[in-house]
Amino acid sequence: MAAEAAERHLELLREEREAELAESRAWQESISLKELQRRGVCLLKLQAASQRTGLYGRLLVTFQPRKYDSDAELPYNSFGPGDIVGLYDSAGHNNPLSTGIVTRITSKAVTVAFEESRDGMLSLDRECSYRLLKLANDVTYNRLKKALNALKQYHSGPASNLIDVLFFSSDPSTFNETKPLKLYNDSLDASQREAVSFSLAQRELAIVHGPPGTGKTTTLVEIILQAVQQGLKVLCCAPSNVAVDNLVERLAGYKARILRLGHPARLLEPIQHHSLDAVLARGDNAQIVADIRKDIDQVFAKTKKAQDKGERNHFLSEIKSLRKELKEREETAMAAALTHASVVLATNTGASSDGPLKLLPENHFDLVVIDECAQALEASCWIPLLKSPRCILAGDHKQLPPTIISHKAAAKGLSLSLMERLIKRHGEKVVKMLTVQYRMHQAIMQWASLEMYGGQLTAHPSVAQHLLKDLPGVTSTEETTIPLLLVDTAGCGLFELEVEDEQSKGNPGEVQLAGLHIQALVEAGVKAKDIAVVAPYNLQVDMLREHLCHRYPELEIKSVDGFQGREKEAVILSFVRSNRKGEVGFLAEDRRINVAVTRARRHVAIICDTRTVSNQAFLKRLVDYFSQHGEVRTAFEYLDDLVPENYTQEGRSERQQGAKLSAAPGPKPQLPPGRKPKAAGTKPTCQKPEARFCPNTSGPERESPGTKDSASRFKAMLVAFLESSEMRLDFPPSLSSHDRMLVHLMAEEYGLQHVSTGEGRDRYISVCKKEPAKPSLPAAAPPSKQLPLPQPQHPSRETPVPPEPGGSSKGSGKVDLKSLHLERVQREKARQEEATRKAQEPRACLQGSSRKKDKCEAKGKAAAKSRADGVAEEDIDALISAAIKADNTCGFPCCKASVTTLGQLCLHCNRRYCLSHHIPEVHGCGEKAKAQARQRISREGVLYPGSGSKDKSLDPAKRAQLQRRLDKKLSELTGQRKGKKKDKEK
Ligand SMILES: Nc1ncnc2c1ncn2[C@@H]1O[C@H](COP(=O)(O)OP(=O)(O)OP(=O)(O)O)[C@@H](O)[C@H]1O
Ligand SMILES: [Zn+2]
Ligand SMILES: [Zn+2]
Repeated sequence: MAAEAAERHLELLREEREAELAESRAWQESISLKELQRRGVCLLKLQAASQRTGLYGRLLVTFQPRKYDSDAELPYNSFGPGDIVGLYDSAGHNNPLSTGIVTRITSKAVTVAFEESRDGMLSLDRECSYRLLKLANDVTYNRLKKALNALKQYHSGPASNLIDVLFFSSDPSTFNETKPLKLYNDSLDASQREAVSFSLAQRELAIVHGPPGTGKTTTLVEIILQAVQQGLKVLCCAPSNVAVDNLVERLAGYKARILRLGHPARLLEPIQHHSLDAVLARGDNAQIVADIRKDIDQVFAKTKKAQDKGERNHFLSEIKSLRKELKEREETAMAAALTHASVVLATNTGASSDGPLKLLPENHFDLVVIDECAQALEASCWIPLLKSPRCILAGDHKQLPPTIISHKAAAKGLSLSLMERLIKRHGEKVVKMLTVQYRMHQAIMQWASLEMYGGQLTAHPSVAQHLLKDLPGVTSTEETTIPLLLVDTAGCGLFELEVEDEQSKGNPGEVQLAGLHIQALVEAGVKAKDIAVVAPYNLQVDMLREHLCHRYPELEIKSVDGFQGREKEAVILSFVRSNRKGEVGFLAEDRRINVAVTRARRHVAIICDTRTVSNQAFLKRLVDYFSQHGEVRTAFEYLDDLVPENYTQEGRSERQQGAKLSAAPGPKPQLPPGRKPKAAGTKPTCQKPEARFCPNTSGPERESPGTKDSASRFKAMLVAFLESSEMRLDFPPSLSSHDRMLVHLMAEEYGLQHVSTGEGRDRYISVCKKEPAKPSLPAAAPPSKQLPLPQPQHPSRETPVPPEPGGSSKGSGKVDLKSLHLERVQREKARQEEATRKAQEPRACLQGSSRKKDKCEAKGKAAAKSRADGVAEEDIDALISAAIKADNTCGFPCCKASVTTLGQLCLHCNRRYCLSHHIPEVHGCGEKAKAQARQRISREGVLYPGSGSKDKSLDPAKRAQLQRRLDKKLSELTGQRKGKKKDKEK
């Protein structure tokens, strides 16, 4: 049984390995070194800053950027401890001088341990320029293979019974008597205590299932301490260095004797303190070992100065014998340290018998604990498992499984973790689930609990109601008082970029929306370091970084997969997919969505096209949950240059005729051709009116049951109201926020004004017929001091969205949307007023400034000035108009042309330009435009490993061909843009 399984697994591993190799070949052959560096897998222009002899007599070389100032930082990279790297000199192309293992990396230097190279000694010149390239790691593969082969041939040994249980040829059993436990951590909750005693009572196998934030590590630490207390020798592993370090850090607080093998990923003192290197350095043998290493370094220096080959050989053989002595002494010291330790910690592959553990007798360990087991390849678990009669596995198989490159191998079972396999077969009798979670607001947790964890989770009272506003320094605003927010782009034309590569998806509209929401949070006092933006696609992660990093250096922007295991106070999710076909790609993985949502502690905002994502049942239920329990906004509320897709002119006028409305919409704004260069479908006119977010006709597939009814009910009410002589219509406070949104949208379509009044449960929405057009902004400016003013901002910030010039008189349909903002302002004001003097309700139907104006910033000077001078109340109007005027002229230096009606927004620099300057090449964004276009068809790389799997590895020839096609396309695009410009100028 076990042998067959091992054989099958070996086969899948081989497939995976081939896929991995093919991929890295394709990379290296068709991508320039610069590009490799950009993707974080290559470091160029390094110098060997120092070298010395390390453990096992390996040569440790520290590389730094080859720059004149010593403070230079390494470029962004994905190098980490344990990575295998090739060292190349700047001339050499194909064969590395040597290969080594990264042992340490900081922002300024990377240290690599080299084994002896073929000719005996690697000699590095301080003056030379080197590069390091990450190599496909066959150490790991070989260890996995070795473990599976050992499993296949296993006859008698410590793990015999365990193997039987793990392959179902015998049932798990328990120990007969168990003593009551005295806990080290007496704040454990009931489910955690149960998991502890259960795990200690199981003879072969126990599984601790820890949903997000339920204290899985806390529980494991208690289990390990209890096992040590019982005198057991524990081998504790996890698939990643970070997870191992996490356990080391938590265990270090207790008295247990712990020893960390391998290369810690984190440089924290307690973790370094328990590393094998550090333990050996403190040992009796340490002085002698240090002396021998010093000797080696000295002889090594002499080798370099050697006059002739004979002398050199002499030194080399001296080094050889010194190394032999070093190795013997080190191994004695290591064996002593290992034997002394109660808990040995390593990554799964670091527990391999080709490392220090070979120094221990076969039956040394009594218990193997594997954390994050659901994220490990089963093969990697077998490396430690074969060393013990008993195991405790912990993890959450409802989060993402290990990343597999080969789709075929994954489908055939390589991505099925040991933990999941065992739960599927043995069922509840081997599992205890932790059920109290200490991370999320109740409303965030509830969705995950119902969808993924059988409704069994409860939120600990310390977190159940916590909101952003409860953080120190955060004020109560609309955004900081809600745990769930859905920003819906349905019908807003914010499509995903259309790329040839299925795996790379981006959505510039969602990038902008994310930026605006972050701005609102930051302005309310939420720290950027407490916010994460998470997207399922690497291209979107790139675009978000490009747009947001410089403004909020502490903001974390990651792929979903890269953020697993982490948490943030506020999480903004950009789902990216928005297309006519309703394709959701790998959003369709429930576990990915579960991970994404459950990273958030106090606030989660989802930005998505509900119409596209609702094509998938799981996502539809997520959207429904947010609609029912959270606040829903439409992207219209945020962006002023949107052209609602369903508002075709015919559609609109038909409806308006019926409604006897005189408000003739102005010329329909065209979607600027430069706006979304390759967005799927930039032709709003050919859209049928009913195809999109049109409340009265919305397709049944995106609405929750009943919504369609409410939509027609609201429509009927509005039509009746329009035909009546009433000026105002109030809707009941019982409407859900989704219903309210429907009313907003409908009111807008009929050219009605709408506003929400009241607080909380008593909030209701009213619509009013419009009075004749009002003069523009200044006249409609804040009637009271409490209305938020345009925020003077730091001039270096980029303009997110230029403001609208007029008030609601502009009649292009979109202006009405501002009342949504107005309403919000209004509610905020109401809240403030109520707080100070429990007083009268605000009047409805105001006109005035818009949400966008708060967010917007002028070209700089006006705004900066207002800050410098301090704002005199009377000057506010003037300032606002000045700011708006500044923003209404072309962003090209010295160009005074107005961009109010004909301007176009450049997505690269976020400025608005007149028609002669809007082309990226003309105003200086040419490179960015090209880069973006290139990005669109560039494959996702190792840049953020694990974020999604790749479909097929391109062979180099195909890849090169693609590259040529891309270049051609790029120059065509450039040509086109230049051509258009010429036409215009004629
Ligand atoms: N019994 C408890 N009482 C109070 N707080 C607890 C308890 N158990 C865990 N916590 C808190 O919950 C948080 C998460 O704990 P821990 O790191 O053990 O969780 P985890 O489940 O391993 O996390 P992850 O979801 O990342 O795997 C920590 O801040 C911890 O202090
Ligand atoms: Zn630009
Ligand atoms: Zn211009």
